[in-house]
Amino acid sequence: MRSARKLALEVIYQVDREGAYSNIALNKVLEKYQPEKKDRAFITELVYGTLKRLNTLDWIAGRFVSRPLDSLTPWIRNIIRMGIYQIFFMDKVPNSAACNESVNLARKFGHQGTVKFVNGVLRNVVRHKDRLKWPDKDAEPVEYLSIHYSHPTWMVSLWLEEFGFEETEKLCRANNETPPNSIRTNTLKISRDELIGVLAGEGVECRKGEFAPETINISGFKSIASLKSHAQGLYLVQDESSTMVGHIVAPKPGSKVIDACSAPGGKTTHLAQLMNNQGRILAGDIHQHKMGLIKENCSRLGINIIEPALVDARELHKEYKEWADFVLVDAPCSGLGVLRRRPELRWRKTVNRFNELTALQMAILRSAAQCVKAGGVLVYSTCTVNRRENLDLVRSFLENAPEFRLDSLLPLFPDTCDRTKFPTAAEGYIQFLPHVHGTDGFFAARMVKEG
Ligand SMILES: C[S@@+](CC[C@H](N)C(=O)[O-])C[C@H]1O[C@@H](n2cnc3c(N)ncnc32)[C@H](O)[C@@H]1O
Repeated sequence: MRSARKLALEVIYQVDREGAYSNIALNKVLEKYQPEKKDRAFITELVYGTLKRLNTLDWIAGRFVSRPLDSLTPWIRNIIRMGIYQIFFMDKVPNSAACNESVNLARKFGHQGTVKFVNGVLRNVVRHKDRLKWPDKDAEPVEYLSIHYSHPTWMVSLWLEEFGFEETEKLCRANNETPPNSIRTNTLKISRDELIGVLAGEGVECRKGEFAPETINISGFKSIASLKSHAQGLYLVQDESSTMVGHIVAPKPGSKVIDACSAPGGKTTHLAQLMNNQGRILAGDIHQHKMGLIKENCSRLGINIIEPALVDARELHKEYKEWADFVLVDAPCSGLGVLRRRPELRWRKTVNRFNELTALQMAILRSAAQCVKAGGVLVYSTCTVNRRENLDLVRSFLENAPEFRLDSLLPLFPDTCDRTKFPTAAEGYIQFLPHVHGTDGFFAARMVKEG
């Protein structure tokens, strides 16, 4: 069996150098080597923590390494990052173990010179750990938030403008927390209470969600895919904020629905549940390889009213003009609401793509809007926290579409939902925020077309 740190290093290397997704790379390694439960938890924390905290770790390393970190081999650079992560963020790891084990790795992935180098750097870090001069909160708020909470400076600046300092600090802090594993009960097959009983029988711990009446937050299992209840189609993995979108669309049995950007089918299968599997749902997406994902989810969940369609949503109006009672545009977006779930994501985003992205979102929304019947409903949603892609985009759309108006969400909220947590719901839109709702960051607006 390879050491836990070596496995963690291999995953981090793949993400850093080969552009792998951390969750996929990590799962492969865990499946292959089957480490014990304690080691699994250690490897997971070390991988996700190191990838999330990249700029902070590099900033700390930069105080102790005179040459650019880029001049080190990727192996040595990541050994140093992992070592610093253990020293600063893993309380249970003694500093001596963090240093010694990193030196052992350097021996495997470097030579005598790099062994001495890693040893020197990490022992220096330990010696000066409590005397580091961090960026000052008042003098350099952007750098302070960026280094303290490990976010790119452009993201911090974007949120400072939208939310101010205190709120941005809370948001950045929440983005570093471990998110719950949320599932949506497949109410076509089972009730939430019954599902909790089934899951308990499989040794899974369950806590009911706070907002959506189908959500359960689960823990204490090895992998969801290995549970019999999953194969039986009793639920689908979905964050609670995303599940609320279905309730905001609120289609009826027998409705005609278009889900313009539907793969892999999270929301579209929820819409089918809310329609009691009666009516028609056209589930579009532009990517051929994602059609299979929608079909798989439908078949596992026992849904047969969804018609997957390979289509560019910017062209929808050409074929489906005024066809649908309900249209959902769950738009491609910057994904800044799901940073908790994808540790490396924050470093892969760039501010440069925003113009291109908002142009695409607007083109999809305009085309999809033309497919709504008189008196019908149009919902726009994203999994991001960025006003330009959310409220600004909806307002700008409405300026040129006077036949649509925002519609209060309050009558659609399940009784269990604490309405005080959604101060803008009466105005027709909501923004979920990780630090306020404990969910992913998610935006949704509901518009109705005059009848
Ligand atoms: C946020 S994801 C949708 C998630 C999905 N609604 C769910 O709940 O599972 C956005 C989707 O838009 C698709 N997409 C991107 N550009 C598109 C376009 N021009 N037309 C249709 N779909 C597009 C992407 O392939 C992606 O699957």
